Amino acid sequence: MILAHNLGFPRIGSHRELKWALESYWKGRWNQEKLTQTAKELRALHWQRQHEAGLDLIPVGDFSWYDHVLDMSTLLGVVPPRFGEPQDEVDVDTYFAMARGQGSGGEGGAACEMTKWFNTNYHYIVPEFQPQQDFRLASNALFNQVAEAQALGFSVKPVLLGPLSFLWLGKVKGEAFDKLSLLESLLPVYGQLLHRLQTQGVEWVQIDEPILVLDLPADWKAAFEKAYSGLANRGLKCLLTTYFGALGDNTHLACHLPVEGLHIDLASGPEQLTKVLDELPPYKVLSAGVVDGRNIWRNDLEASLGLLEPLRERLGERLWVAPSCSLLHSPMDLALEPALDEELKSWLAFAVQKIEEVVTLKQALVEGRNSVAGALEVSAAAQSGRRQSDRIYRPEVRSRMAKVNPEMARRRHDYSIRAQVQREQLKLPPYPTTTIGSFPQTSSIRKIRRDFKAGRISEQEYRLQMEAEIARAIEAQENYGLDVLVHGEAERNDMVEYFGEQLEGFAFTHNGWVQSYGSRCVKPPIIYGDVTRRQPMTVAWIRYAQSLTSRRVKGMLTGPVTLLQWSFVRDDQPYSDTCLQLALALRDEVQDLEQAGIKIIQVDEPAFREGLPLRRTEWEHYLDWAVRCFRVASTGVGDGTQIHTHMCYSEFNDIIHAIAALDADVITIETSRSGGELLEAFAAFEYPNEVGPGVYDIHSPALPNVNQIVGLIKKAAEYVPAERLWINPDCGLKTRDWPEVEAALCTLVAAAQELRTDEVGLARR
Ligand SMILES: CN1c2c(nc(N)[nH]c2=O)NC[C@@H]1CNc1ccc(C(=O)N[C@@H](CCC(=O)N[C@@H](CCC(=O)N[C@@H](CCC(=O)O)C(=O)O)C(=O)O)C(=O)O)cc1
Ligand SMILES: N[C@@H](CCS)C(=O)O
Ligand SMILES: [Zn+2]
Repeated sequence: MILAHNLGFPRIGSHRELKWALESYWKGRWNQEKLTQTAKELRALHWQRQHEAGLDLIPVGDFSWYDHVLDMSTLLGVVPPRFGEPQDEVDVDTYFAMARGQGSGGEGGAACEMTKWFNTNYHYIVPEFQPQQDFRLASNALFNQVAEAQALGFSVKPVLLGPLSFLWLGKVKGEAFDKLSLLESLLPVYGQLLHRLQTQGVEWVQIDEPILVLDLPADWKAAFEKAYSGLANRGLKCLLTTYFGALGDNTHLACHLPVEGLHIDLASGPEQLTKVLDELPPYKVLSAGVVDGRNIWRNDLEASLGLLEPLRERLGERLWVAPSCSLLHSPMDLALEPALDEELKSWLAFAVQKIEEVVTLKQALVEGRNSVAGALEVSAAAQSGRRQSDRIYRPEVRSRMAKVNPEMARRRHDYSIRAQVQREQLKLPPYPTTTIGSFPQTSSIRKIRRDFKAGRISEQEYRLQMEAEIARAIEAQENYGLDVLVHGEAERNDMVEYFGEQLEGFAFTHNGWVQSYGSRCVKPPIIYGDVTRRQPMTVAWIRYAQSLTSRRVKGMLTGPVTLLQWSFVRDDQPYSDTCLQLALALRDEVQDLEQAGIKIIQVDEPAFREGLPLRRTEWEHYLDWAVRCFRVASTGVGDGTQIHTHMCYSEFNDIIHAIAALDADVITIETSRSGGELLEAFAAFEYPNEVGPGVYDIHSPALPNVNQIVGLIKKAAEYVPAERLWINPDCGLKTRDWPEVEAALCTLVAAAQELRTDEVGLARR
């Protein structure tokens, strides 16, 4: 039978119930029982919704307290020794300690590293492997959830991260060794895991191996054959799932592994279909991921059927229909957006609607197109409505794009000349200190915003209250002794959504939450049409902040690549065109800030690395347009205006040349977790401009001390000349509270003062 199934459902809840439950538990307001009960209810609700929509197989194991890689680590007993003696079953507090650090932090319970899940804005806790890593089944969570779903009468398909992707995503700690050598001892535990699921009556298990869409070294490719031969014939069937790209040179490998089914992502890698069909053995199921799980556009059912019907002829019942990847990356339900206009809504599908699309497609395949004639008609009308809508194209934007010339992507003079002018004008001390932009987003700030949006306070009252927050941030920074101040971003709900709300061509949702990490969510805005700026977006706030102090206040913008990457982006033109439109809007903002007397402007690009294609052959094209867009946004200013950029959450070593090509005068960058590694890359490349290596990890409650910071900067000075070094935290401070911020920033300033007494420091500027 042709089946409709799903790879994973959003776990956070349509009203972020899981977020509120987790945060209540962490604050000690809820006990574990209440937390567990909420999770259980959410799971049941999500299974029920998918079942009622008509899915044949419901994913189980896609629920997680924090992220699914951390779940896998605890399931397999991969708990770093600093979290205490091994437990038979890893308890929930140890699990949270790995994610968030233990108590007051410090080396003892430092949180595990967190990083991006492939090229998404979802993060996972990095597994840490010790030299003689012991693997064992150390959690019953998955088995319990399978039993829970079965007891409710659902046909379940447990979801696991596969052994090779798990190892690939982990990091070796302590003495260096090849983590692939761990496969030998890991496989038997996967064997036990499959056995347990089989004894629970599971027929199909979904094993995610997304690394099959990456450029893999030969030994990793070879390891796939070994691993899956070792896991074959366990009395249940395995669906090997790949997503976020095409299998490319791994097609033969993936098609011939001894598993019963293969899932491919036909939204991000449609070109792979022909080759997969050629290679797929005649006994295997092909799960066609035709409904895009990463974007919010309504599926073109006609086009999908055009692709699926020939597959049905060829594969018969071996064809399954699914979203391209887990729906974790989609907002939950379009029905929760009454404020979105009907025309726009008719173009969209969130997770609940995507499930319906999958089921409709399956029904059309099984019972014929006539059985879903109504749905096909609505889908076709939406497609043509969108194509013909007069909300999409703006002639003035098009003509401006056509006029972009190379001068618009170049500063007037090289950094060496600009640096002299800036030195004379800005008169900053050696090792200038600054922060990345945001100060604590307290619950009172969020309440003020909520009151304003609900019409309970006027715009004037809102502005006054936000100005009071800005004044508080400025006063605090002066007291700490920082050199370059920020306004603190109190008025921003989010660094992307805030700009989306003010730009034409964007729409935003009220409930379109998507998990970013742990309990933290974002509401990516939707770019549906040509982007243009109505009016200045940040100038009044920054000007106000500057009016309060004689020190320099840094203007703060989110860069074009990050606005693009953290939004849902229109799919009717290349991403590079949309990015250029964003860049032009930001160029106007940068120039307006300069006009308003702001001499330092930061254009944040934390998603610059995230946008990098997963395959190396596509890097150059991406980096070309991404760098150009950043430069279009940031270079329309005089030599004396200092442009900063900021990046975090990423590995930058392999794109250092592109980072240099951005030609920002200063880059502040996350380095505190990777130590000197990144700076080595800056040194090897002879990075020409100024660098602010993040001196402490803002995600951890652990406070830095002066010696640590001084040590870090002295080490940095071995790689980057001291006269080009800045001192700053790793990232923005919005998730921290004020006492932590005060303690950390006073320490940071004390470290700068100590460094300035050094000979090297004194020789500077
Ligand atoms: C730098 N990061 C960001 C990423 N992506 C973005 N789009 N933005 C980013 O900043 N990706 C990488 C990282 C991820 N890091 C974070 C860090 C923190 C958050 C976060 O705190 N998210 C908030 C939601 C933020 C927001 O939009 N707030 C709104 C709405 C506030 C709200 O929830 N109101 C509630 C009441 C709450 C209350 O306290 O009273 C309500 O209305 O019901 C706002 O401030 O107006 C989160 O809570 O998860 C995300 C990513
Ligand atoms: N300016 C932003 C950057 C986060 S990556 C902030 O400080 O929160
Ligand atoms: Zn950051």
